[in-house]
Amino acid sequence: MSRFSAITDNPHQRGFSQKTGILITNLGSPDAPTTSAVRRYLREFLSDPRVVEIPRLLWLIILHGIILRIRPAKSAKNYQKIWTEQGAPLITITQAQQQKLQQHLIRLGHQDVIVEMAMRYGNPSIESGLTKLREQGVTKIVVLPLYPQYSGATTGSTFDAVSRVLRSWRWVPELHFINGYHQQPDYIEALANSIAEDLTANGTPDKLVFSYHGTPKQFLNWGDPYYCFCMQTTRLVSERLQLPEGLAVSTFQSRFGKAEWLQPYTDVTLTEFAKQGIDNVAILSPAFSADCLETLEELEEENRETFMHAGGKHYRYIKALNDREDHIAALAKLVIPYLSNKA
Ligand SMILES: C=CC1=C(C)c2cc3[nH]c(cc4nc(cc5[nH]c(cc1n2)c(C)c5CCC(=O)O)C(CCC(=O)O)=C4C)c(C)c3C=C
Ligand SMILES: [Fe+2]
Ligand SMILES: [Fe+2]
Repeated sequence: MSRFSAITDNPHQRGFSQKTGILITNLGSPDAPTTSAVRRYLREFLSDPRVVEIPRLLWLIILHGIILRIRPAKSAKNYQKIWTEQGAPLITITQAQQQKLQQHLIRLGHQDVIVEMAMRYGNPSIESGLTKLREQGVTKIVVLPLYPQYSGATTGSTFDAVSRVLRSWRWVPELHFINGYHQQPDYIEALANSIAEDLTANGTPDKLVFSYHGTPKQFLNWGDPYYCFCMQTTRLVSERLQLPEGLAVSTFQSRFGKAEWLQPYTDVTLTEFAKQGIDNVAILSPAFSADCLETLEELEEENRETFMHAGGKHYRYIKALNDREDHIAALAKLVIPYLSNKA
């Protein structure tokens, strides 16, 4: 038995295959909104050294001794609030993105392209996604993590997972890894469209808050470009929409643990706004390509409550780009350069 895996039927015929596989990925959700499933998911997620970079032994003691005993029950309650009949929103929306991207590429004449989806933590795993592509005979794979703004914690970690799988394959495919698209014109356009639709329907708020998922501040000091890429996305969308000076602000949400995270914090900013009489805000989260726990529970519910409680009057959440046509078209533009066959 060899340590390297392969599909053994017709390997020579596969050598002439023109099929390209596209693997879109996102972070992942637990299999169920229960304490035990959330504990399993958080164990995998929070054991990733790309996500938590404190000395290993110390972290494992904290993780297993404290966090995995307390957080799963609390998180499971939050997941129950957003769970649908089809399952976790992040997974079902990514499935819709997969299907729509597949159809979009076929409409553009790319008949030999197969789109699959996978999650970095939980299911369907990166390994299952890559294996599905291999079983369908692809010899070239484009990996597109759906994180517009690169961070080592997300995109970097996805690269680790992909390479861990591929290093066990006998026949490593031609591989393209798209490491971000925070400034891609079509992504900026899709964000601008979704904001413009909201402003037309609901009027201009006092503040338009671009709330990005945070990271520990140390990651920035250590060279992670995520913070700068978030700022760039906000600037490009503001320029595209010609927003009045001072309307757009960038903030960071989803703090975890005691260390300092990227600032300004979303919840603190919303409280300050309300106290200053800035009582009409619209909020969006451009780092999430699909609605998930962090938007549906934290932004739509928790932060709304924070703002209203502090005296705010009007709070509205602008949905993630999800499976909007202009979003799917932007994703297609990202992969198309890699679809042409070798001469
Ligand atoms: C502990 C450190 C964390 C870092 C660093 C981090 C970075 C980061 N995460 C996303 C995207 C998502 N995170 C989501 C959930 C989530 N994130 C953390 C922690 C860190 N994230 C936790 C513990 C959780 C789980 C939920 C909870 O217990 O509160 C999600 C949603 C998942 C879902 O099922 O809906 C996404 C998406 C980005 C983009 C990012 C840094 C750039
Ligand atoms: Fe996160
Ligand atoms: Fe959160």
